[in-house]
Amino acid sequence: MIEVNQLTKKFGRKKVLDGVSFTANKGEITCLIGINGVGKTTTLKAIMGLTPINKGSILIDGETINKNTYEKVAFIPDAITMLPQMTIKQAMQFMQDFYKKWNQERATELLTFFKLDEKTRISELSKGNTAKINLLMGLAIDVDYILMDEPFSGIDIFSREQITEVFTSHLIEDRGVIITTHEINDIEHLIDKVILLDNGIVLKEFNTEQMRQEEGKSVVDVMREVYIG
Ligand SMILES: Nc1ncnc2c1ncn2[C@@H]1O[C@H](COP(=O)(O)OP(=O)(O)OP(=O)(O)O)[C@@H](O)[C@H]1O
Repeated sequence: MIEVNQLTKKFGRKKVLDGVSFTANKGEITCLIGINGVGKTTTLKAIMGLTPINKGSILIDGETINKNTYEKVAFIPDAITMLPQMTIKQAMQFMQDFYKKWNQERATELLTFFKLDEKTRISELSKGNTAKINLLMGLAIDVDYILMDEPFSGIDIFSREQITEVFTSHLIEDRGVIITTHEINDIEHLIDKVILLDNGIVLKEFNTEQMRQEEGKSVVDVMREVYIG
């Protein structure tokens, strides 16, 4: 389980996160929802230890983040980090050299699933295909937790459908996934848990199935209630 406790983060004088707490379980997809600039990316970066925090704690399977816990988590940013002149094959080779837990079999499976050619250069990829390669780079690392920043942002419906399919496949298996988004519609049915963020705090945390069964509300219903009132 990933536990975020009372996370506070300031950039200069600006407090972006003001005591954010939530948990994300293995085997579940947890979605951090909030409008642009609410602090979703900052929260993921804090979990990865990529940005220092001012207060609070982050535990991964009960352990404060350290060298060992980094081996358990992969971060898929919203933009590709591979060099544009690299081919997909070279990018995969780079990942293999860099990560002990790189799983080439899984990478090849994803490449076939997405119908992409390993000879293509990163610079030649469309926005949708860039998102798919980004996803591949993260999912092909054998880790227990995957953090994805806006995996569906700005891509066409068919690419979205393919990515959605990956979410429900054995490629995710029993891993714990945290995704951020500000547009929920297409992925609502995939999500187990929702964290609604605003003004640096968690407005509401709920289990989607429980909410549907007990209160008959969809994620969008709850968002409307919480954000609009
Ligand atoms: N390195 C930084 N220095 C200064 N301010 C920053 C830095 N990174 C983020 N911020 C500010 O912190 C706030 C939260 O940013 P963050 O990227 O976490 O938001 P977000 O919810 O992920 O937004 P988006 O949906 O646009 O990606 C924003 O106001 C942003 O301008």
